[in-house]
Amino acid sequence: MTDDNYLPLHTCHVIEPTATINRFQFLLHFCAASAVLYYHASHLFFAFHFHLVSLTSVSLAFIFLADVVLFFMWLLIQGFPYRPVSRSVFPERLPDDNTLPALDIFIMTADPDKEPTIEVMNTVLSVMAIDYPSEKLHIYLSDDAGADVTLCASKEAYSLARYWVPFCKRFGIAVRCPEVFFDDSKIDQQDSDKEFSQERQKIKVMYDTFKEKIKKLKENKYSCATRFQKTRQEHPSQIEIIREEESNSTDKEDFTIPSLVYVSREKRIGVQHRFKAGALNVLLRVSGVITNSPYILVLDCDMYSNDPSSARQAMCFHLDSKLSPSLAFVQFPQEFYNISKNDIYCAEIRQIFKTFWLGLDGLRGPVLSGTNYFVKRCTLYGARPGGTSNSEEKEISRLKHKFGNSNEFCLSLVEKSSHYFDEKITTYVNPQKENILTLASCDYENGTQWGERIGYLYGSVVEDYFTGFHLHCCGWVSTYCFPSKPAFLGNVPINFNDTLVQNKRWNAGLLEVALSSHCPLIFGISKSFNWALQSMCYAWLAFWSVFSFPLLCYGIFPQLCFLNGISLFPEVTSPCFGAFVVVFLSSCIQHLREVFRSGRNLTTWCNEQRFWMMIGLTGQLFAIIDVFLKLVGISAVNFDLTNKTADKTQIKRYENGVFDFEGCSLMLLPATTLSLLNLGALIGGAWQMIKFNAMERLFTQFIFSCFILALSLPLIEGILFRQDSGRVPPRVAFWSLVLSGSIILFMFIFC
Ligand SMILES: O=c1ccn([C@@H]2O[C@H](COP(=O)(O)OP(=O)(O)O[C@H]3O[C@H](CO)[C@@H](O)[C@H](O)[C@H]3O)[C@@H](O)[C@H]2O)c(=O)[nH]1
Ligand SMILES: [Mn+2]
Repeated sequence: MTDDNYLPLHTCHVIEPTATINRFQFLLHFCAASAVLYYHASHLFFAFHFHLVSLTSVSLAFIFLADVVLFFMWLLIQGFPYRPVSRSVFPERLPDDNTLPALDIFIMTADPDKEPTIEVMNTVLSVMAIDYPSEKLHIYLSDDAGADVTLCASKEAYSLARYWVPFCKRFGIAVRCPEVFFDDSKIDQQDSDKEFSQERQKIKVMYDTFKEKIKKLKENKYSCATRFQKTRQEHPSQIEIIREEESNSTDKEDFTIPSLVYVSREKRIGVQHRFKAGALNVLLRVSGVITNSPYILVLDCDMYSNDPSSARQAMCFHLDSKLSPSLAFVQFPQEFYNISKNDIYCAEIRQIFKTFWLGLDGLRGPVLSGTNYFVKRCTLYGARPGGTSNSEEKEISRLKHKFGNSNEFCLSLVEKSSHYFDEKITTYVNPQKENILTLASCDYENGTQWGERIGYLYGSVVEDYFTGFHLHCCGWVSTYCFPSKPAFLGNVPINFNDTLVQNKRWNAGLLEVALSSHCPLIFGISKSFNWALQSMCYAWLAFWSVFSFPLLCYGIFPQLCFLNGISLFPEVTSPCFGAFVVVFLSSCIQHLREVFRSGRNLTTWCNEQRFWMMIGLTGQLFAIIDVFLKLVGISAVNFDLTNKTADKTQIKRYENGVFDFEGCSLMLLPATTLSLLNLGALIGGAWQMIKFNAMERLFTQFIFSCFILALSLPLIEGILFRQDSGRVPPRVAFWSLVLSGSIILFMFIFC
C-alpha cells in the first residue's frame, strides 16, 4: 500500500470552539478569583487587628482557607478543559481476521449474594458472542468467593453458549446479552423471518431452563460435585478450563466458541488478598501460562457487552503502527443500563466519562477506569514503550526474581504465545495442573515485585487509577474510545447508602495515592507541558476528597455569621461584590456548558450541585478519616463491594426520583446536621435582617443560605417530613437535630 491511499484506522480532532472558550474562561475566572482571595485576605487582616478571637475573625479565617483550597483545586482541574478531543474509529479498515491478535477477557466477581450469578453469566455470554474470531478469544472468570454456584453456573453457561454464540453470529444480533435480548419489552420490531423466529424461540426455551437451573443451584436443590470444604474467606485455589467437547459437533454449525476458564484464587484468613488488584494479578499469571494473549479486556461482572464490535474498535488503536508502540490501553466509558431519568445520585458519573476523559485524551490519555478497557499485556509486566528487552532480561533466573518462582510463567514472558495452547487446533494441551494452581496461591507473590512494580499495583483500593497512573509515568499513553452506541453497560447503586459507600471507597483510594510516594503532584510534573497538565488532572482526582474542607467551612461559618447578623461578604453596592458575582457565575456557567455539551439539561446541573455537596460532607469526609486511620495504623481501607441487587420498593423510589436513605449510617450526620443548621440560620438570620434593616449587608448570605436550602431539601424532607422507610434513619435524624439545635442555642446564649 502506498502512502497516498493509506486509510487511517482512527482519526482525532480537537473539540472547538469548546477548547478556546475554556481557555478564555480560565483567564476571566483567574482574575476574579484572585480578587476574591485578595478581598478575604485584607479583611482577615483587619479583623485580626481588632479582635484576635471573635466569631468574625475565625469565620473569615476559615472562609479564606476554604477559598485557598478551592483556588488550588481549581488550578489543578485546568488540565481537563485545555484540549478536549474526540475520536472516530474505522473497524472496517482492519486487516483480515486471521491477522487479528488474540484477546483474553477477564471478568471479575467476588460475591454471589451481592452480584447475582445470572447477571455474571449474562456478562460471560455477552462477551463470548462478540464479533471477533472465536478461536482468538479466551474468557477468564475470576471468582473471589470461590462459590460452587458460580463454577456450576459457568459450566451451564458454556453449554448454553454453544447455541447462543452461533445464533448471535448467524443472525447478526445487535445486543448479545441474552437477558436483554429476550426481554420482550425491549423488542421494538416484529421480525417476520420465520427461521429466525423459530431459532429465537428454541434458544429462549434454553435460556429459561438455564435461568431455572441457576435459581435451583442457588437454592441448593441442584448440586454440583465439589471437592473442597470452602468458605468465602478460606478456600484453596481452583482452576477449571471449560472447553468444547469434540463430540456433538452437529449442533454447532460452523462456529467454534471461545474457551472459558474459571479461576478462584486461594484465600486464607489472616493473609492479605489485596481485593480486586490481587485477583487481577492472579488472572494475569494464570492466563499467561494458558493462552498468553497479547491484549486483555477487563470487565466487572456486571458490565455486559452491548456492542459486539467493541474489540474491533479497540484494535483500531492497538493495531495502528504509529500509535501502537506507545499505547498501553484503550479505555471505553462506563455506561449503565439501570439509571433512572432523574439520576438523583449522579451515578452516570457524567463529569468523569463525558467531560474529563475527553480532556485527558487530548493530553496523554484517560485514567484507567477499572473496567471496559483493552490493555496490552506486556505493559503490565513492566515493559517500557518501544523498548526492546535485552537478552539479560530474558534469563529465566532473573525473571524469577521479579515474577516469582514459576518456570511456566517465566517462559510465557519470553515466548510469544504459550506452549499450552495450540492456536491452530484450538484445543488445550492440558497444562500441568499443580503448576497452574501454584500461580493462584496466597504465597506465590511473596518476595516478588507483584503489586509494586509488576501487574496491578497494591496500596490503593482504586487499583485502576493507581496502575494507570504508573503506566502513564512509565511513558505509556492511553486513548479514549467513546462510540455513540455504548460498548458496555453496567449496573449502578440505586440508594444513597450504596452510593455513599462506593464514593467513600473511591475517595479513600485516591487519597491513598495522593499521600503515597506516587503523589501525582511530585511525579512527572516537570517532564513536559502536556505532562504537567496531565499530572495536575491526576492530582485533582487524588485530592478530590479535600473538597470536604471548603464545604464544611461554607456549611458552618456563613450560617453562624448570618444568625448573628455578621457580614462576611461585601455589600451588594460595593465594587468588590462584582468579583464574587463573577466567580460564582463563571463556575456555574462552566458547569452548565459542560452539562449541555454532554447532552444533559438543567436537572442534571442541579443534581450534580446537590450531589457534590452531599458527598463532600459524607463520603469524602469519611474517606479522609479512613485514610488517616490507616496512616496511624488503626485500621485498613477496605474494598466494600458495591451491592448489585435491589428490591421493588427501592427500585420504585429510585424511578420516582425520591431519595432513599434507608440503611445510612451515622456517616450521613455531617450533611444532615449542616442542612438543619442552615435552615435554622436562614430563619433566624432573615428575622434579624428585617428587624435591623440590614438588607444590604446581609443580602449575599441570605441568598447563599437559600441556595444551600434548595440543595439540601431532600435531606430536610428526609429528617422532618417523611415517614416511609426511605427517610433519614431516626437515629441519624435524632442526632442531627440535637447537634444543630445545640449549636444554634449556643450561638444565642454566647454571641
Ligand atoms: O475483592 C474484590 C473486590 C471486588 N472485585 C470485583 O471488582 C469489581 C468492581 O467492584 P464493585 O463493587 O462493582 O465496585 P465499583 O465501585 O462499582 O467499581 C469501580 O471502582 C473500582 C475501584 O474501586 C474499580 O475496580 C471498578 O472497575 C470500578 O467500576 C467487581 O466486578 C467485583 O466483583 C473482586 O474481584 N475482588
Ligand atoms: Mn461496579
